[in-house]
Amino acid sequence: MTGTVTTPSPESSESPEPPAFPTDRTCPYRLPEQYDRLRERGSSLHRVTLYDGRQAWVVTGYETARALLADSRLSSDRSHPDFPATSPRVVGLRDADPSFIGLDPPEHGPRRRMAIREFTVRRVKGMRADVERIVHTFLEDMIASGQPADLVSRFALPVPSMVICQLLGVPYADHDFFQDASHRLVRSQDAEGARAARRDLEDYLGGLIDSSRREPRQGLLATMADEQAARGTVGREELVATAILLLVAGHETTASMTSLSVITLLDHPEQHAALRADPSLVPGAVEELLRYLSIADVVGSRFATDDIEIDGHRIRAGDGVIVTNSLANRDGSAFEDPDTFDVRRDARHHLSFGYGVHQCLGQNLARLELEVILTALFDRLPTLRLAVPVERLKLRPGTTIQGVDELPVVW
Ligand code: HEM
Repeated sequence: MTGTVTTPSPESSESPEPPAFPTDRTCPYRLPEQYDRLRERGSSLHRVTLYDGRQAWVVTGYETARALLADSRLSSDRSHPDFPATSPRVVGLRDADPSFIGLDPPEHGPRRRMAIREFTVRRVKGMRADVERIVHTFLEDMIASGQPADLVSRFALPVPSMVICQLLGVPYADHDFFQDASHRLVRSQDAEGARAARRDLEDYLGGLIDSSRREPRQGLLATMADEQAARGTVGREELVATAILLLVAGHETTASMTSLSVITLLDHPEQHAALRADPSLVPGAVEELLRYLSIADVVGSRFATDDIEIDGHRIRAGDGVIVTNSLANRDGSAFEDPDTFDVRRDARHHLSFGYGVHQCLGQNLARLELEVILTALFDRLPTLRLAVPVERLKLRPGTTIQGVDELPVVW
């Protein structure tokens, strides 16, 4: 050992062994303890260790998260070996034809624009009556099925499934098949399971797209297939990849938000009462629930294509960067008293739908669905409560969209 002394970088003065990331929640709405420890370190970027032993950066500061999500030196290309894998599932899907969530500009924009027209504020507003009808139908079916009922399978999952089916032109009658395949795709803990689920969805949606060329169909898939036939700009594989993204993102996320929102409101009776007393609070409460629950907290993964200097740190080309919105959404400089759930706060600037070019395409639809769902559920079932203590609920692993697979309720 020579006498040279190196000045420790902010990271090396932390723990010598970067902590594991992501980790599982033990409460549906509280962050894992390990995340709290990262927050306590006071920096906006931290080194963590992924499941495969590789290290990556995790972003905990709100402004840093926004800056990085808008930085073109970070890539979303999931097929690249530098893309940080938060689980074997991500590796399993590396060779799959990418949907536009995994493309960078300039390829990303044209593919996103193929789908965007169905998700504008105006188009989504026009869907309100349909969404209300679907919500009330499944709510009455759940009530008729008797109690206790599983809120997930009876209500939280079927509602967004049927909505996205109508929008895409996918037959809802096939819901057993595609809900199962989607579950496997987003939750598989192994690479082969994820690949098999992906193949099943490719066969199914590819078949629907091909048949829409023979027999005219309603919905976005048929429109995209027609345009593809007319202009020939997009290949069949790209169309199928887009269809998978929309179908899976369209129902898994809203279903999770529904179940976790119900748990959170029932566990905060004074907030629940405020909402019931004043329905005009519902849109704001949806934003606060999105912030507080941050269900899609590992989807903002990227890798650096160039060196980036930020907040006194150097992210080197090839480094993985995980912009986890759960931590950015609990940054006290952006949200006062961030660990308090408050339906009256203005939480609209949360990052739960991401930020930058990949900001969630379905956010207007998700907001509408959640507003209608929460209003109808608590109006129709004012005495709704969990049939088991919160601690007994089995939470999904931290590597997937946060949620529960079952939620027994009574009323
Ligand atoms: C509460 C529900 C939802 C949450 C929390 C959520 C969250 C997110 C987040 C964080 C991203 C950004 C990913 C990134 O930066 O790489 C995203 C992208 C996306 N979401 Fe959502 N989402 C929700 C509902 C939906 C719905 C209902 C759809 C409808 C199809 C949808 C479709 C998409 C698509 C297509 C993208 C990719 C956008 C792009 O790459 O340009 N999402 N979502």
